[in-house]
Amino acid sequence: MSDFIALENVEKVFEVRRKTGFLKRERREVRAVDALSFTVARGEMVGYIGPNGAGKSTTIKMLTGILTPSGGRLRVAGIDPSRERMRLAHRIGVVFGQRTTLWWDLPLIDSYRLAHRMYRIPDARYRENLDRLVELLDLGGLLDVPVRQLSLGQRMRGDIAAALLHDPEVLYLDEPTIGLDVVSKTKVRDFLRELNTERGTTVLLTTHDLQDIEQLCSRVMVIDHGRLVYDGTLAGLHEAGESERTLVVDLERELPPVEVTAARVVKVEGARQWLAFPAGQSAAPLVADLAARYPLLDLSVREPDIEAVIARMYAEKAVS
Ligand SMILES: Nc1ncnc2c1ncn2[C@@H]1O[C@H](COP(=O)(O)OP(=O)(O)OP(=O)(O)O)[C@@H](O)[C@H]1O
Repeated sequence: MSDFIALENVEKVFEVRRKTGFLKRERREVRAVDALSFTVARGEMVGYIGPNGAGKSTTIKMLTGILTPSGGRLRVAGIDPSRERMRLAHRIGVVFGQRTTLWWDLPLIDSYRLAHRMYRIPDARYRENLDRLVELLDLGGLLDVPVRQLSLGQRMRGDIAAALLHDPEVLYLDEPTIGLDVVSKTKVRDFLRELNTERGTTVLLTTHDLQDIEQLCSRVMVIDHGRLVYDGTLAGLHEAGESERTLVVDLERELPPVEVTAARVVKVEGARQWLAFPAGQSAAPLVADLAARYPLLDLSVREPDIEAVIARMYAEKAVS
């Protein structure tokens, strides 16, 4: 079966009651997911992005069986998640960046021992998986440390290991690099890449960090107002949104806006200038041009954020 995850016209409607007066309440429907259809093949690594409130978490919750769809058809590994949640749990792993599934006051290893029993992982396989994950995620010195004493990056690596001890075929990751420093982000990304290529684990990744997607996913799906608005490559998304990167330039002294062909100055503050250029274009020729003609002290490149890319995508649609 090539479609490992399959959604067909999936909907999720929440009914919310709002107090509108002393005794009056108003009922309102929130369509969190609306006629959503997509498939993910076994072994794919897909970015699932969208602005706040777009319906990403609701989708993930339906894929794990925590929420039941209001309509449509949804299958993961041939299983209807909300009907057979426990059977599915043995085949999926979930990591929420903002929450931990680890036992806060206990040493890290105790959460793993619990997973060992909960998922009834055969002893030999548990040992083998634990050794491999401890090595790859650099958890060696941390197993006896209570979770509450771990740094955010260490805790995240601990959470990822916990989600993988039972060898799930698919891993859902919700903001796995949120709040992490550059070194920790790199560790997590390197590990996920290896997991996907070496073990063929299917990965669905929700993130606000475009670099997560850039470095890990060949395919990206964008959801907005519960609907799929884009499904394709990241380069295609940049094109659709005509997104721009920003080169921040520190000059030796205050100067009028610099004049270069490959970019336009969008802001000047003292000796610092901000230059926007197309995201699909290399910064190298631009930097060379600037360095040849202006007294530079420092440079840095800022990536567009997901919200900006999506906003521009809509602006394009509105004028076309
Ligand atoms: N249990 C609930 N009851 C009522 N409304 C809900 C519930 N859960 C989510 N919603 C609403 O459904 C919509 C989609 O929410 P969801 O959490 O799926 O978005 P998201 O894309 O994950 O956003 P974020 O990036 O902020 O986490 C929002 O309007 C949200 O307020």
